[in-house]
Amino acid sequence: MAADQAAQVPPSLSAKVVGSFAYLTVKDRMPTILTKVIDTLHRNKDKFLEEYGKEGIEAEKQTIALLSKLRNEMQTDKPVVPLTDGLPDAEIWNRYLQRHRQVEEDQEAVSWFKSPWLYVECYMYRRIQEALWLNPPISDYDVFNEGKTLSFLESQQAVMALCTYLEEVKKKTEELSKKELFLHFKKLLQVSLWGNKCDLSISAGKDNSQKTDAIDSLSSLQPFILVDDSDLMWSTLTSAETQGPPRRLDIVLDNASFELITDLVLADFLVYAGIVREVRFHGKSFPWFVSDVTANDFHWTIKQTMATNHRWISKCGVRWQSYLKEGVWSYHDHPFWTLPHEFCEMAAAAPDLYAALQGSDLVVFKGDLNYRKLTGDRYWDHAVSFGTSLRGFSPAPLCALRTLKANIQVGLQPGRGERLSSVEPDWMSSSKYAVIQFHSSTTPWQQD
Ligand SMILES: O=P(O)(O)OC[C@H]1O[C@](O)(CO)[C@@H](O)[C@@H]1O
Ligand SMILES: [Mn+2]
Repeated sequence: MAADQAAQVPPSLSAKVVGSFAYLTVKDRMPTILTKVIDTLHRNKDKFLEEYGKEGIEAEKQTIALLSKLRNEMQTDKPVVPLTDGLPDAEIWNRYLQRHRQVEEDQEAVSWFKSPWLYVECYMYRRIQEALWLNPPISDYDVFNEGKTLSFLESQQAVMALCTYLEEVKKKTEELSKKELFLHFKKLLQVSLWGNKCDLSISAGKDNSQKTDAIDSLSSLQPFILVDDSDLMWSTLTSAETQGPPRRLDIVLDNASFELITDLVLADFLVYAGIVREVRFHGKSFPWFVSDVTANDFHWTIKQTMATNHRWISKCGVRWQSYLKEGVWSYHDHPFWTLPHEFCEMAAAAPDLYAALQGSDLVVFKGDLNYRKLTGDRYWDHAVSFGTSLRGFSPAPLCALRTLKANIQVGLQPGRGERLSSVEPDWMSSSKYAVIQFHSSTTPWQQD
């Protein structure tokens, strides 16, 4: 067995390490996000009054009270408590907490700063959902909608440039050689990769829209891609072996607004070039990590592009809508994506989802949170292979497209991580660096 296969499973990142990025997130950024949610509810008070009368005002007041209590629990490092809203997933969350309590002898350790960072950060967003759910009629209000909408509208220049590029490529797709197709694939893949910088949770809600032309900036960003397995992705998508039933690509989405557009453009290119026949998009079933895609965001974004008066954007939007109608594209939001589980637990916790992903020819995971769940958000040595860190999670060939926003990175050449730390201590959390990291347990060239 290779050395790293024998690697013990390291501990989870947590805020108990004072000064760590997890610590700064739980201490500063998460309370800031909560405060912004409370402010958003305050600012929309009149809307609630108009729409629901005094019931709406009462609901807004009660929700704010619950969120203020949540913020206080977090800031005073109280124990994590069970959910009380009786939603279908509440039982799963409470069983997860029970298991966490059993593992930790000392009940003090089941607190915000001492529990695994991945768990408490996911738990915070589920508690925001609980606060709303317990207060109809504002239960399905998306407290992050304003930020996602603004970010989309601020990125319109970049959307124009990207849709124009896509149309130009489409005009000449027929006569492009396989090599030229691969080069366009690499470009659009990197645009989708860097689109992940535009996430509102790292910026704690501050505007983080795409201001520059994404294609033009690719060459200057190239040196910051630490792992580039785009050739392995391309081989997986184009190799004769997968000539079976029509190729299916699954994209586990991350953020809405510009990042979502980059994912739709990449998917459109692959369908148009005849490389894949079906794309399944996976989003979140409720508002999550500030800017993650919900069904409402997904369909609003496509409707918005259709309605734009820019000819290439609206042409893309019309085509994307037709892909959805024809079933070439479909949107899914399994509850598992908004649970705290590491992905190595998916087969046990959500066997239906794991089985569904096994039908894919390639599953692309976008963003930092998905990477943290793929690798379990643990203190892996940087030279441990990506495959080892997946701990058996391998429903299909998969690829992570992630800009680094948390202190976890595997699959680097020995010494690379240490060298980066010596010159740039925040290289893992600045989102300046990125990876295109592939793993397949079946592909002979990719044995870990
Ligand atoms: O949208 P992304 O890329 O998943 O980023 C979300 C990440 O941002 C952070 O909030 C910043 O550390 C992480 O907690 C989280 O993993
Ligand atoms: Mn996100």
